[in-house]
Amino acid sequence: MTSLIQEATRIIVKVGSSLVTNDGRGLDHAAIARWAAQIAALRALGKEVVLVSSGAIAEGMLRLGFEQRPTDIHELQACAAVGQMGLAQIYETSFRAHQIGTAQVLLTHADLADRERYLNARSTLTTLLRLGVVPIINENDTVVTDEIKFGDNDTLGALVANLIEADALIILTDQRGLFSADPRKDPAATLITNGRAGDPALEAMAGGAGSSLGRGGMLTKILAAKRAAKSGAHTVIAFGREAEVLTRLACGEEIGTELAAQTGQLTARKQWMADHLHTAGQVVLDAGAVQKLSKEGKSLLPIGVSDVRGEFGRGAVITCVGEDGQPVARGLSNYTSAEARRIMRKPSSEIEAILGFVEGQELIHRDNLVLL
Ligand SMILES: Nc1ncnc2c1ncn2[C@@H]1O[C@H](COP(=O)(O)OP(=O)(O)O)[C@@H](O)[C@H]1O
Ligand SMILES: N[C@@H](CCC(=O)OP(=O)(O)O)C(=O)O
Repeated sequence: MTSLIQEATRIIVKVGSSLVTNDGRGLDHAAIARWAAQIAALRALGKEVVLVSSGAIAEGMLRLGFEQRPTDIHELQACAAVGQMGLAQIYETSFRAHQIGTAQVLLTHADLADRERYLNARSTLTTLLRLGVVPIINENDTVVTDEIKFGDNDTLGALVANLIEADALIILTDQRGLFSADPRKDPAATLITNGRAGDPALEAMAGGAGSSLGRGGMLTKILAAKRAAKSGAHTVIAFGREAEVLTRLACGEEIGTELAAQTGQLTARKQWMADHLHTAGQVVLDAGAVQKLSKEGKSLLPIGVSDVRGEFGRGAVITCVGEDGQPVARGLSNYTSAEARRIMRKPSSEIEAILGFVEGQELIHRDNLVLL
């Protein structure tokens, strides 16, 4: 057996707040220097690495003298802004010791939900990698409010894996991996060494954050593995303080919990649709249309649509739901919501007579459709 990381050439490494800030005592210079040295070694093996680092809020709290995590969102945002300076500085210094440049990239959900900004983020990141720079990513906490937050950097790491079609996501945390139950609460819990990304049994084992510093806990890591697998990326969850963890994984050693992606890589366009946490609107499909999409691999025709919800433009990503409200697929709409309302339940041969033009026989073409 070899680790899933050995073959990977493009890797996202995510480090959690408690690791980066030495459990809230301040930036752990020695640990960060060790990860930088390991990432330099990975690059020498020909691998491209993107780092997603948490810790801005935890570091900002310390610098501003907050003993408890503030509940006021603007105080949290202030902490993030202050702490991010420390993160940028320490990563820049640590990588410079290996003659490697770093770049600060702060992203919000809105950046990845918008086609143009998504493509810009993707091009910037791939350009940085081509130029030999290690991008250091965090959520742009100062500009987000709750509804548009990724919420945790595990999700952000997975979305970045989707964005640049990474082969692997390594989540470094303060436990040796996923245990059969939260080891802080159940001392008899055992380490799960491998599994299938997306296996619902894993979600049942994973609990919330064990400390007040981390946001997501183990559940967001398991869900991140599921999301990363949608673009074919494998996930490893491992202890960030384990000696030489990244280089040993790259040499094939199995460490922590390996969650293998079962699916191959989707096309970039399909990934973009699968990555959408929020979509512009919804169309409700009758049972026949659900069958055509999910079982027969067909396009969505207007005749199979029984309702159109929300307002959207041509080319928007919309969600297809069954009459029971269950999401079935996502895709790019050929018609605006107003046009879709006029042609729903109608055969495609009538589109021209109703609208005066035809953008396509389908409301969503199969090529622009991804099943959920
Ligand atoms: N089944 C589980 N296995 C391992 N850890 C778990 C599990 N369920 C909950 N946890 C908790 O998740 C914590 C890690 O998540 P979190 O605190 O968000 O870390 P990070 O800052 O690295 O993202 C662990 O310290 C642990 O207490
Ligand atoms: N953007 C936040 C990240 C919060 C977060 O996701 O933390 P963690 O669960 O430790 O990865 C910060 O830098 O503090």
